[in-house]
Amino acid sequence: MEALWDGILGHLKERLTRPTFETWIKPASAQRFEEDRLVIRTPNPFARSWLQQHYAGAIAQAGEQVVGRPIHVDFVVSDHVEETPKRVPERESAPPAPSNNGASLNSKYTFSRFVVGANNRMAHATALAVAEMPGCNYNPLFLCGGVGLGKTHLMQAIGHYRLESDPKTRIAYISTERFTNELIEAIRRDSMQNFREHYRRVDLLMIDDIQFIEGKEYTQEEFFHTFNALYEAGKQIVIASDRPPQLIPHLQERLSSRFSMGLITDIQQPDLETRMAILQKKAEYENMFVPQEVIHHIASAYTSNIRELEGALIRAVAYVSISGLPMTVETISPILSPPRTRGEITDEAILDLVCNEMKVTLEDLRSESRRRDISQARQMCMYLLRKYTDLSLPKIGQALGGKDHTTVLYAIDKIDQSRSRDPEVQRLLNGLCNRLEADAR
Ligand SMILES: Nc1ncnc2c1ncn2[C@@H]1O[C@H](COP(=O)(O)OP(=O)(O)OP(=O)(O)O)[C@@H](O)[C@H]1O
Repeated sequence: MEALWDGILGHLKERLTRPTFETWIKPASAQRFEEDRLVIRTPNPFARSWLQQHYAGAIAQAGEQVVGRPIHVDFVVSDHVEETPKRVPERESAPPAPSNNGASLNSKYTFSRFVVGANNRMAHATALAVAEMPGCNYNPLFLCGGVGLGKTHLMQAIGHYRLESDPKTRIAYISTERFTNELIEAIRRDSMQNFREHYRRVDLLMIDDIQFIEGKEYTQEEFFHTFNALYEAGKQIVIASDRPPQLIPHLQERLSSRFSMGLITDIQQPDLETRMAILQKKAEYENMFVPQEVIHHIASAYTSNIRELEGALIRAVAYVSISGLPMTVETISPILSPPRTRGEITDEAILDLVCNEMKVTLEDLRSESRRRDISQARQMCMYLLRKYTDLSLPKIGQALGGKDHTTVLYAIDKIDQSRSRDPEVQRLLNGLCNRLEADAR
């Protein structure tokens, strides 16, 4: 193992700058190497988080060059008992490192580490209900929400809960991309039977990022049969997506309707209080001391993606630990990257999206037609134009075929009211907003 570590150091020395090497890599050491998994000892929780976030890939690559096959790396803090990621029984041969690859659950993604706020209360409650009574009320459970808002965390929390209640539970957690790749591999190796048995034998199937199934006809076909087999056997299915089923383009109707059969619940952007609570919890778990005003400062700067929010905290802690400066708002401000400037969401983008998703044409929108689907799409456009552009009410009216500004006001009000009454409208609206924001990134 020493030779392996020396080899890795040699490679890293060449690839990294000297300060990086001296600050982060040199104080670390190899603890053990088993089954292609290298456990690296780090001097403190900051160093562990930093290495994990920034250099795990480089270390794994260097390791691969030394041993000649892929390796996985994990980090532990010197005096701490190693956190062993739980393996999902189905996939013993897969890599054990926490990852979204279908192999194992990230040991941090538990209910106890999930902060409940107004943005995710419903999603949390239904996930918990599913974890307590799988296959009963909400099947499938379809979690949707924007990037980095906790879908994977919540989904995996269900898996942990089930494994704790019954360690024999057979669980598959897999990304859609991985499902597709395994399917292709099974076809190539003529082992479709194994592939099917593998997924149709589980008690709990959790599939992440289902939006990537868009347009993949064969994956959709296969997933349809897997879904049916599990559903009919009363097994629980949990699906995560960045948008609701009806907004996934080129999704077969029969899949879309199955995804909507149970419960669709969404996670929205967290408010300031929730963001602060998330940072607080993270700091506690990682044994970091962070003053309240710093927590407030970071939570105010990162509003839309919890992954970025957590990244900022880790960076701040790492920065003060290297520089020896005190942890204050002034010290850390320069190292917080300015929140990414959004690409503009244009009026054309809004009209295009609404036309595509709500199956109407631009002429329909600009017409005087009062057909229900057309007038709902038109109202939705008015609402989104108001939300995302600087257009005045009369200008919005003009963009939609010369409507009066009072019509625009009425439309905005109408959507506001129906979104609070009708979950379908709320979901449609969230899906459209997520899509616009994702495209503008
Ligand atoms: N409510 C929460 N409490 C604590 N941590 C959270 C919460 N929501 C999200 N996180 C953390 O934010 C990070 C991103 O969450 P996660 O990966 O689950 O997002 P996602 O919605 O699946 O993102 P993507 O769309 O990129 O797949 C994770 O580290 C997760 O633990």
